Amino acid sequence: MTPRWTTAVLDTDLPGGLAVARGPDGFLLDDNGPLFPREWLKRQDLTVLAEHGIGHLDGEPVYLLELDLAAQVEGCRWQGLRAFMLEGDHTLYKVLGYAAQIGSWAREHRFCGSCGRAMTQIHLERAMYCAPCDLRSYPRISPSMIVLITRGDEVLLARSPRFVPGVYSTLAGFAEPGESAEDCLIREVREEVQVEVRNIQYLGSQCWPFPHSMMLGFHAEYAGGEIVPQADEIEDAQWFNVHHLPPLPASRSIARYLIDVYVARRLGLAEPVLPG
Ligand SMILES: NC(=O)C1=CN([C@@H]2O[C@H](COP(=O)(O)OP(=O)(O)OC[C@H]3O[C@@H](n4cnc5c(N)ncnc54)[C@H](O)[C@@H]3O)[C@@H](O)[C@H]2O)C=CC1
Ligand SMILES: [Mg+2]
Ligand SMILES: [Zn+2]
Repeated sequence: MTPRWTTAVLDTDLPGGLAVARGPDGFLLDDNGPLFPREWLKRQDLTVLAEHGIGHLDGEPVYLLELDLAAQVEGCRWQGLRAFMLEGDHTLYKVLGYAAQIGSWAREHRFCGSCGRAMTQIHLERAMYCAPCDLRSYPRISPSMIVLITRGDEVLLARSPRFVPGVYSTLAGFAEPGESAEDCLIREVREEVQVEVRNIQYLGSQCWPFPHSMMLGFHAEYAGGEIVPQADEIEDAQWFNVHHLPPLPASRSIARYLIDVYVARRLGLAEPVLPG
């Protein structure tokens, strides 16, 4: 089956296609959603920082207008990416997640990080270029490990002070230079709860465009230690029985998938599918 959405670097000099507009408050939206005829969108009073051709949705070329300010457009409102993740068409969320990552990269790479001069878009390549430095800057992706630690019928879940009240999730953290995925996982678990793990198993990955994480999801068995939550980062961490779980993360997140897989295996239920 051909996928509905494929990314591509499209020529912004060509006319036509659809476009999304992204500003400080998220994406512009009307009753038909966040995709507008591109020529119409470009006639609105918007301050465009950068324009990028980002791919094809159902065969139609899609462009991104990255804006400096959230303008008022009649009949339209602004909506953050998280709201698109939580509900609505998953393919549309994938388009917007990609657009958000390209948008923040375009915004943050207008100037060369080495010499400070203005950079230019390379034709038909997703890179910004500084000729004097011969430096290319590509979109930033941050590898992050996420792990469900289990002990028989119990799973270790924690909450960050940033979470919705009551919600507990799996442990996660960004890879540092010099680490393997496993090194990072073991370090993050030690830092966040002072627990040791063994039998680390990779389950799958997911793009998490908040703002540019690539989540690598694992299962690990508890190997020792008492839970000591990391000050400031972890508000609370506990062992929960699979029959008595607290409120869990959004169903489209890999955190939720890792929990659902383990619960399904433990209870002999059908395994869930990881949303891409
Ligand atoms: N999709 C999912 O189900 C979930 C995704 N996540 C994501 O995983 C990522 C990591 O989780 P956290 O516990 O927040 O990370 P963490 O445990 O490494 O702590 C966050 C801290 O890391 C530092 N940091 C921020 N960006 C960084 C980067 N690019 N590289 C290295 N260090 C950085 C900052 O000091 C920040 O306060 C986040 O993007 C988070 O949104 C977390 C839980 C569930
Ligand atoms: Mg963390
Ligand atoms: Zn330069």
